[in-house]
Amino acid sequence: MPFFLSEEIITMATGLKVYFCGSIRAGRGDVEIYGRIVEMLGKYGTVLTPFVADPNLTVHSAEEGKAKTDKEIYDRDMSLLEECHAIVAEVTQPSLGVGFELGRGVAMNKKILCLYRPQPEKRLSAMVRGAEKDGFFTTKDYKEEDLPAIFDDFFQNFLRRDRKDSLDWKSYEPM
Ligand SMILES: O=c1[nH]c(=O)n([C@H]2C[C@H](O)[C@@H](COP(=O)(O)O)O2)cc1CO
Repeated sequence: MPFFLSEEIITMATGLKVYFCGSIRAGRGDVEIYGRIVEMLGKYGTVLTPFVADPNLTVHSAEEGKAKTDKEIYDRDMSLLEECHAIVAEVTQPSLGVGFELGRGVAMNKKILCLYRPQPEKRLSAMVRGAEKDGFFTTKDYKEEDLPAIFDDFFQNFLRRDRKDSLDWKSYEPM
């Protein structure tokens, strides 16, 4: 992917809202990679859920930011899910919450990218891999060094599909 393409996306797609999903109560072993993913996603738009990558948020945290109860967490996240234009989920650490968010995202017709680091002891659910749907739901097996190209590809297609009439990203406005 040419370098200028990434730069173009960075400067033009600032209205894009991305919902990032990652395991919280199901285990925080991947929190550092969540942090690097959220940082990378910041190039393409606003990440609505940066708290998912907060290393201070643990499996046992009693509170999560301003949300003090499970009901508050759920209501806030469902509203952010409605608000987002795209969902990016790191699915290597299996999580009920992430699976739930993905299901709700599919029902809302959101465009979804799942990221999975293949490992025999954490085999990806068929309900994620099997949900593949052209232009709406895709799962990528990845190594960390692959992420910039995966994101460029995902967000480039995203923009093109929303603006079938124009490839001029300067005029891009998320719907
Ligand atoms: O405190 C929380 N805050 C929060 O936003 N979530 C959402 C965002 C994550 O993508 C997902 C993680 O679910 P789980 O905790 O079941 O692993 O659920 C989940 C929790 C805890 O379940």
